[in-house]
Order: sequence, then C-alpha cells, then structure tokens
Amino acid sequence: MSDTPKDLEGLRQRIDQLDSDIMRLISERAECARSVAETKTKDDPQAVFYRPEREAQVLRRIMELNDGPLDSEEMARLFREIMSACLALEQPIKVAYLGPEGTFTQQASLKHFGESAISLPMAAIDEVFREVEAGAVNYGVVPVENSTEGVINHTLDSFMDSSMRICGEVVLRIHHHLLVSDNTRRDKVSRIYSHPQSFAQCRKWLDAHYPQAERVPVSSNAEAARLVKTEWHSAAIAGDMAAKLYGLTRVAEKIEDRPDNSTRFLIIGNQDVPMSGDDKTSIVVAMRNQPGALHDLLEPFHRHQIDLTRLETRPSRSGVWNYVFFIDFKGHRDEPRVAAVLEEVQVRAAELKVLGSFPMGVL
Ligand SMILES: O=C(O)C(=O)C[C@]1(C(=O)O)C=C[C@@H](O)C=C1
Repeated sequence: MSDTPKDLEGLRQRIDQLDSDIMRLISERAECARSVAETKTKDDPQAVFYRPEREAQVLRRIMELNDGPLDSEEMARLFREIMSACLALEQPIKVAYLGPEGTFTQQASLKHFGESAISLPMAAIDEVFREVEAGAVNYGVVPVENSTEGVINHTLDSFMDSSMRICGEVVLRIHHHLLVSDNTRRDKVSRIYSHPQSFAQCRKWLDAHYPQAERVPVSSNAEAARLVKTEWHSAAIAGDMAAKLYGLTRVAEKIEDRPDNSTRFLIIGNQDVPMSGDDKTSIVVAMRNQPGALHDLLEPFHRHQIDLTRLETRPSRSGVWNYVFFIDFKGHRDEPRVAAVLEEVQVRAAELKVLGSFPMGVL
C-alpha cells in the first residue's frame, strides 16, 4: 500500500487501525449470521443451522479471491474460524469424534468445524454413530481411509446397520513423530507405543532407526503418548495434537514412509446436503452372487461418464447377498445424470442405499 508508514511506531498504529476495522466487519458479519438464524427458524422451526454446502462455497470463494501475501489455505483457515464462531452464535454445534483426545480424528474435527464447535471424544467408531443416531450430538467424525494403509473397515461396517448420512469429508495430511517425555533416556529406548496403522505407516523408518525396539500396539496414538509419560525407556509414535496434550518432545519429525500420507474422515449426521457445485456421492450396493455382477453395476457409471473415486468390497453380514460394494463418485444425487445412474443401479442391485451427497473437502 502506498501510504503505509515505514517506521515501527507508524506501522503499529496502522495495524491497530486495521484491527479495529477487521473487528467491526467481523461483528457486522456475526450480526448477519444471527439474522440468518432468525430467518431460518421463522420459515421452519426444525431448521438446521449448519449448512455444509454453504460453508464449502464460502471457503472456495475466499480461496479464489485471495491474492496473497497469505496463502489461500491460510486465509481459508481464518475464515473457517470466523464461520465457526458465527455458527456458534446461531446454535452451538456438538460433535462426537473417535477419541481419545489428541487423536488425528480430533484434529480433523477441528479442521472441519473450527474451534467453536463443542467436540466430545468417543471410545469407538460405533459409539460415534450411536451418539449421532440418539441425537446426543449433532454430527460425528470418523476416519474412513488412509492413503498408505487403505480402508477403515469398522466405519464401512457401521454404515451397513445405520441410517446415518454423510454430510461432508475432511482430508488430513498425517505426520507422525517419534515422541519422548522429559524422563525418557533417549539412548535407551527399548519400547515404542503406537496405533497399529501408524506402525504400518512408519515401518521402514522404524526398521532403519529402531530395529531392536519392541513395537507395542495400543488403541490410539494419543494413548501411546499418554503411556510414554510414565516410562523412562519408552517412546511413542503420534501426531502434533497428542504431543502437545501430553507435553512430549519430538525426537524425529515426519517419520511416515510416504510423504503424501493422508487420511480421509467423514462427517456423519442426519441431514441431506444440497448441491455445493463440487460434490461427491457415496452409495452402498448389495449385488446378487452371479457372474458379471460387478460389471453390471459399474456399466451405467461408465456410460454416463461419472468418475468413480473409490470402490470397496465388504462381506455382507446378512448372509443373503454375497457382495456389498461401497462406491464413491463425483457428482450430486440431485444432478440429472447422477439421478439417472442411481435409477439404473437400483434396478440391477439387490439393495441400494445412498449414504449421502456432500461437498468435496475444501481445506
Ligand atoms: O448461510 C448460512 O446459512 C449461515 O448460517 C451463515 C454461515 C456463515 O457464517 O457464513 C454460518 C453457518 C452455516 O453453516 C453456513 C454459513
């Protein structure tokens, strides 16, 4: 800016002025959100306040408009928090996540809903489903697949017996660190705690650096971090949140074997999300056990040129149908070509359940 002062005092005065302007604008925005809430409840007493499609549009627009010097993801994260606070003014949102505190799922929940949501740790994936189903919380966050280790079967299986719908997705880059406490004798580490998935994601690094250490699998990375606090000869593999929560030090950073290691999480709830303009749909399909079943199922997607983003098979638990397929594809169920494909699949399948159409992860 041409009239930006050059001296420190002048620059700080300018920053104070800008902060006042930003605060006034944020307050004005919050007032607007409050009015949105009044409008929503006037039209419909059962109104839902959290609107994933609108949030995705707001964040995408911010990223498109941004000219720097902050990078677009950073700018979107700031707006993520502003929206989170605005939503809390409309209605405080309660979110259950796969705990305990300090897990990557908690990090995913924060990334998606921001700091103003009230988040509650659950001991297991099916508990997250149960809490949302029972109405004890508004939404749930569960992991569904990791780029190195593949699908999280518990989550897919939970969908089979549940009426929950998918309202969103979050992708998180997973960075693992080797962590120790103040009491750890770093040259004497003989035991390493972590979640089995994390061990698998850091296998080569561990073989190279700690081939002799005993690898002890535990229920979560956060639990691994907790255990290290009390043992002088142990270390943990976990992420930043767990390290911070238990005050541990990183001995080695980003030790995952694949630099692009990431996990996808799903937001579950009981609302159908309208189109955001860049959406995905998840379905689960049971097919009869006959030759060519998979071909018959996929053929309409190919003909309508719909991009499949994931296909998983799970054994059916009903015993009647042998194959159950989980399919993710680009597009929203309200788009005519997607609706046409779903109609055709319905005819060919023994059973079809649309788990939800939702915005592609933005942040
Ligand atoms: O547009 C809305 O429906 C709002 O409630 C406003 C707002 C926002 O702050 O922009 C807040 C919460 C919703 O999840 C989406 C957007």
